[in-house]
Amino acid sequence: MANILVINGPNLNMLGKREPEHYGRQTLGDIIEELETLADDYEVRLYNFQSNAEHEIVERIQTAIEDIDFIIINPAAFTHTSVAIRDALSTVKIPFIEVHLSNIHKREAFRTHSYFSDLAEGVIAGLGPIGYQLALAAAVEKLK
Ligand SMILES: O=C(O)[C@@H]1C=C(O)[C@@H](O)[C@H](O)C1
Repeated sequence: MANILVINGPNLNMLGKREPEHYGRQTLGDIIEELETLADDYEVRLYNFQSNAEHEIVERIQTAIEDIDFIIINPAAFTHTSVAIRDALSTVKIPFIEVHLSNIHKREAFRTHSYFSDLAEGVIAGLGPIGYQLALAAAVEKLK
């Protein structure tokens, strides 16, 4: 059974309370609950991790080398800043899909650059929580 790790970055623990015009009103728990139902249907094992700390995300990616087949990551603000997380992904060489709830290309200029997109299998942005579900479907397809 494939192991898929979902990583969410800083401030995503505040979903539901945070700028609903950009991030909607679902909590991260709501989003993950929907993903877990889908994972059951796909017969894959889902692991979830959220942190506001860059080093914790780096370390979670490092340990993923032991048992994770695919990563779905919303690096949140670290999308635009983190060479460290980029380097961790390059080190473990686990395929990943980059997800953003909002369309980062329709927002402030600083959000239009990602340190991850050129390494990703694919990027989904602007579709809200469905973006995670689409990423899971794509991951399952790629792991066949
Ligand atoms: O759309 C999202 O999910 C991303 C989430 C964040 O927290 C922002 O810092 C990013 O710029 C966009």
